[in-house]
Amino acid sequence: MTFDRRLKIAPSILSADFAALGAECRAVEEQGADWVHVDVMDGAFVPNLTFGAVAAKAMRPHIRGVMDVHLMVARPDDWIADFVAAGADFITIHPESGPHTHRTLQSIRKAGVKAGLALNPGTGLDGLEWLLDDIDLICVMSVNPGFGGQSFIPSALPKIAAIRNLIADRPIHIEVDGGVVPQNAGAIVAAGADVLVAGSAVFKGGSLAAPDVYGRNIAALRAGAAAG
Ligand SMILES: O=C(CO)[C@H](O)[C@H](O)COP(=O)(O)O
Ligand SMILES: [Fe+2]
Repeated sequence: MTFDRRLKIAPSILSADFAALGAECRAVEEQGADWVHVDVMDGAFVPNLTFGAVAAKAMRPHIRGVMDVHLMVARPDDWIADFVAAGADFITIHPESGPHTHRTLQSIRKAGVKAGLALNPGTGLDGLEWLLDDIDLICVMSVNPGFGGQSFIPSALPKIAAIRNLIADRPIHIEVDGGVVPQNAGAIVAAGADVLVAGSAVFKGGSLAAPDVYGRNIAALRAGAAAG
């Protein structure tokens, strides 16, 4: 498969109606989402709890395209097999969450799934060059992980640019996660990102009864990205 460098909008299911996750996945895809971003929080690595692989597996048949799993859990090695079996296309881990980042990334890829590395706002790029052959995606966290609806941390912008410079034309996605809104989408894409995760900015004002609002919100993010 050729590497897709075009802009992708990935709604974060964290801001969806948790009583209707399958329908919410279908709704955002029908309204123009490229990927669906699935935030897994364990109440230990981050101070919030969402769901595990059982719920992700239940969502899978409702996602036609890419299921992008963001693992905010302690000891991700314990859970990778379950999320592979759940049908994840990408599994992204945090380097602080386990002792052997390189091995964990390799085990994701060995299972036939694309491997991502998420960098918290306070995490630098030290050692990243030694992982480039083993990753398909770098997720620049532009909020501290754990909650939706937080404000974008501006230091993410020079970090995205530094990562873009480091990876050059390697087939690695740069995803940005947290506080993405139409007003900052242009600067984020100009800095070098190609995947915009957005929870509040996509689900705001909409519902399963009014899914066209999701479509308008996604279109506003694309327009903001193009204007940058
Ligand atoms: O990983 C996350 C938080 O840890 C979410 O993906 C992120 O916060 C998206 O939500 P919002 O767009 O509302 O900031
Ligand atoms: Fe996320």
